[in-house]
Amino acid sequence: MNVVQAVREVRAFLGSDRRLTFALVLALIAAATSVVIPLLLARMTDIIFSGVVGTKLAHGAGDLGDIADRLGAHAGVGIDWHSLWAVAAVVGVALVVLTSSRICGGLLVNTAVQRAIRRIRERVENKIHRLPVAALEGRRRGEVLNAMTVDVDNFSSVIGPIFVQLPVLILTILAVATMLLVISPFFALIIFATIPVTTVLAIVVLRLAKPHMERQWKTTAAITAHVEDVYSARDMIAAYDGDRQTAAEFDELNDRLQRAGQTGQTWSATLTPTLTFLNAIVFVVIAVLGALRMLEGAVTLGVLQAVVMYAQQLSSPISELTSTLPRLQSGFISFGRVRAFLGESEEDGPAVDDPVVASPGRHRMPPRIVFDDVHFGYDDKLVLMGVDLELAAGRTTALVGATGSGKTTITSLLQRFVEPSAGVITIDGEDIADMARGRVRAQLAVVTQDPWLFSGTAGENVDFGTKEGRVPDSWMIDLLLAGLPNGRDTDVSGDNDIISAGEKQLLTVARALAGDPDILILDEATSAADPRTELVIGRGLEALRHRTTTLIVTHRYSTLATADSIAVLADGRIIEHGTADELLAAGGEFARLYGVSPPE
Ligand SMILES: Nc1ncnc2c1ncn2[C@@H]1O[C@H](COP(=O)(O)OP(=O)(O)OP(=O)(O)O)[C@@H](O)[C@H]1O
Repeated sequence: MNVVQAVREVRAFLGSDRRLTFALVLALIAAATSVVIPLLLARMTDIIFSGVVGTKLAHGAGDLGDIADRLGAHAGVGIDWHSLWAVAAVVGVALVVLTSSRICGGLLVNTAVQRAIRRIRERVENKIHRLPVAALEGRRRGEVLNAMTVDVDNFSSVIGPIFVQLPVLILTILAVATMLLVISPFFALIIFATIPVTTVLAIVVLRLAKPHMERQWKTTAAITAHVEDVYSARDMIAAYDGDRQTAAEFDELNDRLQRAGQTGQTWSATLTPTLTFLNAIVFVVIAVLGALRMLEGAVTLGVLQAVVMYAQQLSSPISELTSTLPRLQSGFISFGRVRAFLGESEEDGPAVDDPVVASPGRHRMPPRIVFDDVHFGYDDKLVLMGVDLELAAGRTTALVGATGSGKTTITSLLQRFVEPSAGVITIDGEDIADMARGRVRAQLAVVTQDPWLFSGTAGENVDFGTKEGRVPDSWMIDLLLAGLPNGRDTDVSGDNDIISAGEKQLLTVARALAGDPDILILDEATSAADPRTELVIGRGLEALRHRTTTLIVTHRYSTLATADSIAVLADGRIIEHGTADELLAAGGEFARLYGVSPPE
């Protein structure tokens, strides 16, 4: 991506902000003023020089008098105070304009940049909610975290330079170059001689630094992901004495990051000192040739002073430009990463900004759910090959099957985390593929085998499950929460296991019940609970029974025995369906799994 194309893409990505336009105008005013000031100062120097020399010069001072005359000093003519004060006043105004436009421009850029960063973070956050759940499954959390923080920060650090500094630097260079050509083409050409060298140097350095910068940001993301992985699996790593292995992985990444950063920075760091060296040579040449040409009367002292000031004004934006370019390059790499993340395909809802789905309230009927010849596979691996399953309204259906047979996949399909490759799933006769995802999920509450809790109290975690317009049976929730050490006030942490796995399950069941759902999915929801806790959970669910259509995924005989019917999944299909007694009597797959002695 070249710089111009990248700048265009960033502009299109961020849209317009009037603050940045104002800041650009102010920066241009400041640049124009700073270009005029050396001319004014040159005029002041010439007035003072000619006045002082003219006063002291005797008439007929020979060659020296001729030189002084060509430099504007006339024997007997003193300082033109009127002109001097007039020019000094203009210089004063120019300095005030310069300073105030720089201050106001800086403030505007800062506000605009902070707002732009905020908007980008919002887009990344919204994106996370719009990504298909299945797409997040294979992703390392740390990499998403990195896109949200490091890449956004790095990209945002170049927004100001792109929109304001870069155009101002380029225009300043052009304006100063024009001024130099106007006041002294001779010195202008000497100064311009360095520009091809600078340009070639900058291009070479940027090319050499680019792959290292790309590696630097990629490795930064990998390090964030590594730290996240290690942090969340801290206990497992300690239990398996895996610290050495994870430390070695970290060292390897850290080395790679250091090498990439070091090499990239080394190339960038050579640029500015080389340019300073070139400028120093130019200043020596100007000083020597300037003095000679002044003695010849070819330039005035004021013009020479202006040339030196312009040479300075030209060299500082050029070195600023060359030091900005590697920064821009690095920012563009992060921009590419953020944009790639934001460009990933989304689900067609729901998102945080989707309208809230209205609830039918208490006067509702539990729905009838039908899976009709549903096929599904992950990539090339077929998991479901024609599932026909009915979840009767207001009834509890247990789904059993061997490990990896596709039970959780069936619950994912019902939640529209993934879509069937063939067949339909209906809720009360309506194909869920035609319903907004928000509408499907608003009816559901799910308890998975891997409970998710956020840091806070048990009560706050339960309240998270409430749905608008639904009034759950609070006695039931209180009953479940009574099983926790401090009831509703029990501290819960999202990262650390400060409550037991069984207590977590109690809590997530209570959260599901808090939504008073039409459809309840319990996927191994009681796998960690002891028989007494399972009984408590069972009582809680009993209250929901006839208001809710429930799907229980379980291997436990005691849990599935409480269901109204049992469906057996094998080879991608439902091969048996009936009550526990019927299935045992039929002597099929279910009887084979549980018939001999119920696994308790
Ligand atoms: N995101 C995924 N990508 C690829 N394959 C997957 C994915 N999720 C599940 N699978 C595979 O699909 C198959 C069915 O998985 P699923 O989790 O539905 O089984 P399950 O019956 O719920 O198993 P268990 O009883 O162990 O919970 C498994 O072989 C699993 O490895």
